[in-house]
Amino acid sequence: MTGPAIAVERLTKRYGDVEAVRGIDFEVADGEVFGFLGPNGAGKSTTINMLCTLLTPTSGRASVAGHDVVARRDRVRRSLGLVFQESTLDGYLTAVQNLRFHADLYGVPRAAATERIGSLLELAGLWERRDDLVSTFSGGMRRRLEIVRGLLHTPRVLFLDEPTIGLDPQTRAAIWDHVHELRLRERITVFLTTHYMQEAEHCDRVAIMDHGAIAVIGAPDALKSAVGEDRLWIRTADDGAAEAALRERFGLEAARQGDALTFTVPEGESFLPRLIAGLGVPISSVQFARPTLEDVFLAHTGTTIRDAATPAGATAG
Ligand SMILES: Nc1ncnc2c1ncn2[C@@H]1O[C@H](COP(=O)(O)OP(=O)(O)OP(=O)(O)O)[C@@H](O)[C@H]1O
Repeated sequence: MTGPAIAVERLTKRYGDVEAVRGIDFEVADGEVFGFLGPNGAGKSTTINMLCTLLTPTSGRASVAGHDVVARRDRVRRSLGLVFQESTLDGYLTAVQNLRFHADLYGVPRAAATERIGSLLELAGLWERRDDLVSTFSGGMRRRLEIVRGLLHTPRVLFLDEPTIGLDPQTRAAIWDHVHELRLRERITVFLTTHYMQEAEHCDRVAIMDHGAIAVIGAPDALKSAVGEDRLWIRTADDGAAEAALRERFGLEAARQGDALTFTVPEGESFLPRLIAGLGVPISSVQFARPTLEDVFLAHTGTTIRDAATPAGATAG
């Protein structure tokens, strides 16, 4: 495919007086893993629903795999795979039966479906369990099966809505291994929403949406660097001398925090060897912290994603 996997231009959605999506623009490159983050009510679901042709935009344009989401709705639907938060697998059917049902729904020819079901089940590590009822599967197995099902009709773009919500950290890691493997094997573009910042770290780029607009978009590392410098804490044999040396030799103003000196630098990793070689005061320990995506989220939305994920009366899943 040439051109972006997803292209969005001045896309707007209004519900009566509420402008849920306010003329947003962004592109997702072919083969990219793209994360969509934002507080509750930011407009994420509305945007995704427009991209998946489940909602009609009020104005603006969007295309998926080169097809306009309004004018070429059928082409768009065939180009995308959807995995929603709520499981839509049938527990009374086996893994293969669930997949077969989906393949029929999408008109995948029988022979091709059989082959694809086999290779995808293998890829998901579920081949041995193919003839077991889905009701006997763990949460992680079900989620892997759902992702596999979303890929059966060979879509170009896979939409994952909170792909690992409610799963334990180990299972989350397994799902991510699976997504990375898929991306290599299927060369698919992945568009996902998440409330887990660790999960956003797996993305090539993330967009943070707030109040119906894209607050910021970029690679996780670039976003983190833009938010602030790396912070170091050092413990030394002589804090007074170290403070003076930091000022004179490196032009840094350090502050005392507990029994440590702390200061910030643009690139902690490359600064550290220079510091150790040039401070002239023995250093007994060093700690180092880089801004996190959590800091990025806070800087752009004024809220932490934990707060955003759990409004009053809701549970975090
Ligand atoms: N069918 C609707 N009718 C009226 N307003 C709606 C409708 N759907 C969403 N909204 C409003 O549009 C805004 C964006 O909602 P949306 O569900 O897209 O946000 P979100 O970022 O997906 O939030 P969440 O993380 O809670 O799913 C909110 O103010 C919401 O109340």
